[in-house]
Amino acid sequence: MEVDAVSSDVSADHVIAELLEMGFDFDKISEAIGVVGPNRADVVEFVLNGSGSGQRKPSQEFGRDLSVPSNSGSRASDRRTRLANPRGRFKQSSITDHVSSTTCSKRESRGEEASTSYSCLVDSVDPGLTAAICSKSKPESQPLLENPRGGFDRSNKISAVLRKHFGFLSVKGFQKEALDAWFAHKDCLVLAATGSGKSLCFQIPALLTTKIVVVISPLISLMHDQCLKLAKHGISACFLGSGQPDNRVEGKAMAGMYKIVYVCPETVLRLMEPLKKLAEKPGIALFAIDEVHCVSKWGHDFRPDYRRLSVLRENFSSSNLKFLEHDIPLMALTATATFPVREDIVKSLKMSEDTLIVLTSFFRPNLRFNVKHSKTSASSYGKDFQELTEIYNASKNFGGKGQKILHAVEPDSESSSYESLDDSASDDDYAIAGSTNHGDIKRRKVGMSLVNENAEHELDQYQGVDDFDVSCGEFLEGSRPESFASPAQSNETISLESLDQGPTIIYVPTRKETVELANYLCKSGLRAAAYNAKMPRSHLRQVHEQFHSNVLEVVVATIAFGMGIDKSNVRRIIHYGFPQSLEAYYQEAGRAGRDGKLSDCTLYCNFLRTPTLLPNKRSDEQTKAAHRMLRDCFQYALNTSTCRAKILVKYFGEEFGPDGCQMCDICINGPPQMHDFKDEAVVFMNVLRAQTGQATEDMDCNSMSRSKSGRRSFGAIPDFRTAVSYIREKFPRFVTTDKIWWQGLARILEGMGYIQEAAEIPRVVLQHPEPTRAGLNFLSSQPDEEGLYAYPDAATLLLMSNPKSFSSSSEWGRGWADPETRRQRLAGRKTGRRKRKRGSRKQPTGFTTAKERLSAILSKSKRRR
Ligand SMILES: Nc1ncnc2c1ncn2[C@@H]1O[C@H](COP(=O)(O)OP(=O)(O)OP(=O)(O)O)[C@@H](O)[C@H]1O
Ligand SMILES: [Mg+2]
Repeated sequence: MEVDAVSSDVSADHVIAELLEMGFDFDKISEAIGVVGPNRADVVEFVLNGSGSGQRKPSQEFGRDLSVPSNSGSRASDRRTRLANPRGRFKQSSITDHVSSTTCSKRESRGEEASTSYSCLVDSVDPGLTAAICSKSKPESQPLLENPRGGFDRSNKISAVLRKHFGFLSVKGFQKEALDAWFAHKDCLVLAATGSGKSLCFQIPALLTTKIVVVISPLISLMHDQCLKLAKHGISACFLGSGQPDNRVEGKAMAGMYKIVYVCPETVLRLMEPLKKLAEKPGIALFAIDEVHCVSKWGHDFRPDYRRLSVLRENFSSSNLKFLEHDIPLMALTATATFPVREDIVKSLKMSEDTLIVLTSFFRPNLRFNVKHSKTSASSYGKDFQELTEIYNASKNFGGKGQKILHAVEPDSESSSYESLDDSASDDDYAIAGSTNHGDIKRRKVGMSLVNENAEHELDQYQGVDDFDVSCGEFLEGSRPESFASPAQSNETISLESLDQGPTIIYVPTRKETVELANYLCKSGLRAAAYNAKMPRSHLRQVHEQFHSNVLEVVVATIAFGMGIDKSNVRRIIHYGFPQSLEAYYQEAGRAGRDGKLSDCTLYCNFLRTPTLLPNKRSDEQTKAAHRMLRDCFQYALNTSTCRAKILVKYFGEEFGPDGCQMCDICINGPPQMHDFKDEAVVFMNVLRAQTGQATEDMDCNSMSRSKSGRRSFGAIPDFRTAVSYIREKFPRFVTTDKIWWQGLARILEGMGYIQEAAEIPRVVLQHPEPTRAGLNFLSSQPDEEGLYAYPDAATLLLMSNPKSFSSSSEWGRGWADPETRRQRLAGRKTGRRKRKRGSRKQPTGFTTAKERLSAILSKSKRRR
């Protein structure tokens, strides 16, 4: 018996593989095998003639011929063709009209008219009828997973749909785990590297059942890209943004017309009741919450509406909806969630207690991380982007085709006004400045002014879900909206496909910089475009389009162009200026090398300038988190001794092992020579100790400066600036040292656990460092002969190699002068009016008394040495 069962499975496998190859639908093949057995001819007969239970023709059901007879079918497709905009633009708020009719013809040629007719005809029938068609014309078969008649095991089913729709041979380990959780009706949190293939975890279930998968996604651009890909893979999908709803698409989605429905969180909340109906018939297989780190306030991209998605668990449980056998599983996915964020996700979404956490390595072995010092201002563009412009321009010189585009854009051409343009998408309102030929002059002008008018010298922030000028759209199997036609087919555009280098994304912190740098690159002959959230939606959509179709060489963007972008051949990600967090950095770096090929992720930043840009609107809590995140970025950049990839994955809680990636600048160049910091450390920590009022070495420095209530008593907070100033005044050998040097030392001592930040809200650099118990022990027990060796950080190294240039008053900061000037000023304060005026001011906190204590400590310490 067992042998029979096995051989029957094998032959069934064989038949299913053969028929899939022939283009038959997996659901139908398996149903047919369940009824007539694994005989190829019988199965084909069953599928084609529809003699089984699931093959009722819609026309027979409704007394109306809906089975794509030649006339009505062509009318439907004609109608769609007419609706399609000949220029390939989306209509405002809906892209339904741009769906091509290829589905019908493709399916017809396979002899599948009857079974697929509803998808060809839905445009031509009223919503009520489409709902009826949807629920009655589709085979009444149970989801395959619940119907073991076919005799296939799970992995065979998965392999079959994977091969058929995506062309992949097998699922990855973590994808299988996520699918297993779904099979078991369990909630699941998938944490896997960028580009690892998380989308497949929720796309495959849609192909294994007759139920619908609902995906919650944070941006229209993201939903749009995914729908487009699914359509190409023969899977119908639609997206529903938060803008003006298109009742037609929404109605069809809620009637179960698309296998996968992408929705933004706001819309999910609005559609609760229709979703409940959908859950009843044809059923919801899964709620997938993509980019789920957006749920968490501690994440780098908090979206308040994501937090309200707990309604999914509350509403779609079997206790709430009696027709459900199991709770509809939640599958939450992200590539960038730290431990606290993960906890927050599970809690805020009210995921079940037995939620399966699918965790894979965050490591991206083909990404080569580098950090370079730069002023990151317009004056450094020439130096920093020379190599990039050479790479692209060289290939144009060789490629012939591209030579045409080596036009610099004259600054004068930035004259026309965007105001004068129609806000709807048009070919003219988009410019890749520096583009192809004389006919493009108008486009260049418009584009330059367009970007300038949208330039703001502030951080880009979340502007809402709708980053495109369309708010919903449908994509039927095999459809290809005209506006996304390959540029190679167009006379106006040039494809980069012949180039072996893929495109580059440059991330800059502010909107203004997107424009400035894009303009600079255009003038250097590159096809570049700016992208930030304040630009017109039509422009943003077209940048996406041109980027995906290899027309653009470089996109200069803020964080608005990040999450989920899946273009396989991005070869370089450049961050020009500090990102706001390492999560954001890793998320954006993850756009590179999704084809598995070596790609560069380079961070250019000013080692000597503390990153300060923070989001405008924020609570105290968010300020604290923002400073902490910036601090992590700063330390990542200044690191000189630990593999970059190791730091990054460790940030997400992953241990990397002893070896580094062997590719990053640190692994390649090795760490710098260690330096003995003992002399400076002793002086610095003694000053700090004196500032805290610590007179004797055996007292607990951490608690002494707090009152009984636990708050710090006034005047006892140590202060970094005061300490450095004091050292420079009292120790001639340190008179020319820069505060940046002392900041470097403070970081080293903090890393060793000898000092800690005393302020309630820590800033990016230490403001109020106080010695810890370990630090005090170090001060009291250090033997003379032992040094305090450590790797200097990148800022310290820079100062060591160029000791004088950074002691200027400008580098020293507002209100501070270089050491000599300051000395003279202080001396001047002892006499005259100025002295009297200043004398009436309060002395710096804790300084006067600390000064006396300090003298005593220092002279004691000198005597001991
Ligand atoms: N089993 C597989 N075999 C081969 N390639 C796969 C497999 N699964 C997914 N891929 C490919 O991996 C690429 C990245 O997939 P996807 O966009 O789902 O990544 P992601 O994990 O969601 O990344 P991100 O976190 O950046 O959104 C896709 O182009 C997809 O085709
Ligand atoms: Mg993704």
